[in-house]
Amino acid sequence: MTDFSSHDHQQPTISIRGLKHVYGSGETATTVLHDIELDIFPGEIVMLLGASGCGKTTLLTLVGGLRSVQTGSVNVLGQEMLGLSGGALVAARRRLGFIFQAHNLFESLTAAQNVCMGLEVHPNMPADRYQKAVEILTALDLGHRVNYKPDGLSGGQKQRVAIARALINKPKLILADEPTAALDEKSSDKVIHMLKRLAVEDGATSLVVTHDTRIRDMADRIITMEKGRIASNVPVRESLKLCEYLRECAVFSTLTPDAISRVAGNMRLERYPVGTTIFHQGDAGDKFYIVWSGEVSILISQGGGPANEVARLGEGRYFGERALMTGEPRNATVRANSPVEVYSLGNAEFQAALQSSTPFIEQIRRIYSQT
Ligand SMILES: Nc1ncnc2c1ncn2[C@@H]1O[C@H](COP(=O)(O)OP(=O)(O)OP(=O)(O)O)[C@@H](O)[C@H]1O
Repeated sequence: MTDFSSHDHQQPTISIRGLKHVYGSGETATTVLHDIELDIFPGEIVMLLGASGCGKTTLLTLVGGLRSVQTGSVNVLGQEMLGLSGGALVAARRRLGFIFQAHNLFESLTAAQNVCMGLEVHPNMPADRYQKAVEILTALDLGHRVNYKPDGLSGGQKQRVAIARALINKPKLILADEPTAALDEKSSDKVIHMLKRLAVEDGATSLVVTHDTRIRDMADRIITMEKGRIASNVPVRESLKLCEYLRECAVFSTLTPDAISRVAGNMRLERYPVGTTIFHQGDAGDKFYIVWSGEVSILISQGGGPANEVARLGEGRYFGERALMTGEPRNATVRANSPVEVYSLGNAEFQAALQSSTPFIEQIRRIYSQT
């Protein structure tokens, strides 16, 4: 799994080890989360992606104490969630801000009173809490609706009231499930801006399930889940650099920016100590690689003779595509010339990425087959 962030000295906001979750029992038991390992740090805005049913909501609800942890450790803001139940789970939840799609607003209360409910749970309730509620509602363009009850509000307005309620306490951890789905562009921007401000000013962490590309643009990290597992976990800055490298690869040069970023999301970081072999000449091709740091040597042996170094590849250079393009065995050995970090892409994902630029790829495939 990819994670080489610079937070080594920090206590994570969320730290998950060996998390597994099963729905049902006996013959109907289905494991929906497998061996999740994850650290998320203060001030990070993390985007959680994945196909429907891959386990995103289950993960979010376990972190949020909305369901009990069965196996593994889930530490949230220093509190172990495994073994908590009843009142202890409720207390753990109170420290968090939830933005889920079912708004759960109180129908008999006004927008401002609903937002105040977010503050009510705190012992040191500020005397000016109503004023605070009005302020945050105004910041979300609902200043003219503070005295409306939910049935007088549109879906997007209710969503913003729920967001105001979740954020008014300035929680250190915000869990959000498609927070901008019901919102127009302007409201979405305000919500995104609010999450960013909480991150920068208060070190608040946001874990957000969303497909909104505007959230992606300001996320610090993108985690992709697949069938109950974390398939990739890429810091965005690294992801952008990886996209730049990918664009430089002939085989990917005609992909759209979206397709390139999907490829980047499917790549995994691998580390090799100096002197280790990444693959041998004659091996079947299973992965494509980009050098992230360090340097590799390309060695070719002619007719079973000693291997000669034919090239050295440093940061941003790629290798391993030929065997995937032609289906032939590796035509060279690749060895780490220094401690090396490479990003690798599995053959299935490599072939899937090529599908989107077929005519050009056929041309390249022919060239590779002829050389
Ligand atoms: N309460 C439940 N009982 C049994 N199975 C459940 C329950 N909740 C979810 N599941 C199943 O667990 C799997 C993961 O569901 P989950 O809601 O976590 O996925 P998701 O990635 O959030 O999906 P979506 O994007 O559609 O919301 C799915 O196969 C789902 O059908």
